[in-house]
Amino acid sequence: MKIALIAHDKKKEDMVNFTIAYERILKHHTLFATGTTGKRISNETGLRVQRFQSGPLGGDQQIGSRIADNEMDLVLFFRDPLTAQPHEPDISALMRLCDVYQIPLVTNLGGAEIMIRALDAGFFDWRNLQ
Ligand SMILES: O=C(CO)COP(=O)(O)O
Repeated sequence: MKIALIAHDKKKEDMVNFTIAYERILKHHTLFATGTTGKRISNETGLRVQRFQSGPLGGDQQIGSRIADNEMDLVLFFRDPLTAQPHEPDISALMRLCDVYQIPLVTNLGGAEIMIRALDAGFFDWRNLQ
């Protein structure tokens, strides 16, 4: 599966810890990330991550483009709901495209915990029918 990993600044530590905890599962998938999130994951885990631009510089939009091309199967987005983001329109657009194309999206660690277990259990097989 092609998985996008995105975390706002105050959630990056959570993302790094999540990817360390589930490296065993994630290493079997193709990972993508926005710039700074991807750099942290690459530096702090053994995972290979394809990095897009940083979020404020268009990274969310690049991931949205992959979704529109049916080139992304899951988005794990650790959002910070307490800090205003300069690129909020890009974030909304990304989430909208997930809804347009029925791409599973979670926006917090709790959702990601469920999603990663579902991935490991084979619940994403339906994506191969797309
Ligand atoms: O801003 C982001 C998502 O909206 C994340 O971007 P970075 O991973 O580059 O910090």
